[in-house]
Amino acid sequence: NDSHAQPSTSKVLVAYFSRTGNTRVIARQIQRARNADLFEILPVTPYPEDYEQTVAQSQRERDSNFEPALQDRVTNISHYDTVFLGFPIWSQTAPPVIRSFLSAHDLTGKTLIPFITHGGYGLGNSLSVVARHAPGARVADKALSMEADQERRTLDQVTKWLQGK
Ligand SMILES: Cc1cc2nc3c(=O)[nH]c(=O)nc-3n(C[C@H](O)[C@H](O)[C@H](O)COP(=O)(O)O)c2cc1C
Repeated sequence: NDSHAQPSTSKVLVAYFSRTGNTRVIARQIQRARNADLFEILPVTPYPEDYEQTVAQSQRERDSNFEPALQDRVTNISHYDTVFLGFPIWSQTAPPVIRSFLSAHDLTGKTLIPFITHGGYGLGNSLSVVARHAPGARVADKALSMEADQERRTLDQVTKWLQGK
């Protein structure tokens, strides 16, 4: 179960949020390469199954600065010196749960290394949102930024195929 970092001697934590798995693949690769602990960031209330509803909700929550409640927190956050933080770009910024995660954990003195996937439109203001919500952390200047599959494009292609086009 990814949602609990198991007690271990690793000083490196990989915390991530992922809806369709693109960011999860990267999280697991970092975990293996750094022998790190893995923590999946999950909201108490899951986002809708429907893509368009999720987009609309993410925009509302961005505009109102809403921080959704988290299912779990990292219990021993003080133990880690380095936190890799992974997320997809949602509505040109970091998903609302990423702000919740940063607000819920004191990362003072830690190195914070973002890894971010997007559907082709880049990082938006996500890095400044991360920096603002982790005031005591040293945010690494070289975040990983990767273009990855977009759910919308996949859905559109499948719909066209089903319609025989
Ligand atoms: C609600 C929502 C909003 C999105 N907004 C953007 C966006 O503003 N810009 C962008 O490039 N991609 C956007 N995407 C695409 C994702 O960032 C991209 O597919 C990402 O790799 C998904 O990662 P995941 O599989 O870890 O969830 C959005 C996806 C979702 C579900």
